[in-house]
Amino acid sequence: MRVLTDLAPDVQAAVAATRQVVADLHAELPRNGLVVWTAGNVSQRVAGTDLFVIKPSGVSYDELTADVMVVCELDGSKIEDGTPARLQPSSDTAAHAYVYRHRPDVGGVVHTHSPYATAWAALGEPVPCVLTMMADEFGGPIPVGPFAIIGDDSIGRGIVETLSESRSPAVLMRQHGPFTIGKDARAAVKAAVMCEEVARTVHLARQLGTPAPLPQHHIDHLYARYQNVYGQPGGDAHLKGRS
Ligand SMILES: O=C(CO)[C@@H](O)[C@@H](O)COP(=O)(O)O
Repeated sequence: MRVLTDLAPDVQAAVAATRQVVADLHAELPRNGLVVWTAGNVSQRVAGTDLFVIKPSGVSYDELTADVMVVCELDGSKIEDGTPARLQPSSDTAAHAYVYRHRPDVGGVVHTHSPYATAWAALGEPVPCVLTMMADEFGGPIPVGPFAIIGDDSIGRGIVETLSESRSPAVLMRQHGPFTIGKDARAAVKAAVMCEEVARTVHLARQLGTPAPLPQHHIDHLYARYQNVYGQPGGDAHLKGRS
């Protein structure tokens, strides 16, 4: 088992920074109404290493500080990271690890049980692309992945295989809930927030009638604009610290 304090100083610094990012982003899950109790998790790859950071399983969000974030190998095993040996990583660690092993472009993974997205997952129905916000963020429908039992590679495999055929950063795992990916954990949290928002709005629309899917050429145009033009240069949503 690797020992964090034996790693190079720059790696230890990268781990420390990633722990802080992951700890801070967990607060966004209850703040955005995406979880109840402890039912959700965030992870981020430690850039330039074969490690990632994820929350400890079943710990209350108000106790998720940087020093209790668990550091894992890409096989999902915990390294000697300074946390108590008995502190277990998230029960979805295997799923996050599988994504990182098979999607080198992915730097962050999020899982929630947000109510509207999970309701669509319960039905096993993709969220149709009927809104410009869906074209912007998801580039089409939000797909449904297979039902998979927690704890081994099956959820991760379902995520990777489903998203291999979609531009969406979100997948609704059948009868379980949404998983999202991103270039980093913040992008994956954003995708989780937007996934819940459009799941709710499309549900509301379907109470009023049958919304029509957007034409593909509009979806493609909207997606390209949002992904490449929208917002500030560099894509950061925060103005503080900008020159
Ligand atoms: O979906 C499940 C359990 O079914 C888990 O993702 C959820 O309870 C969160 O578990 P963790 O606290 O991350 O171990």
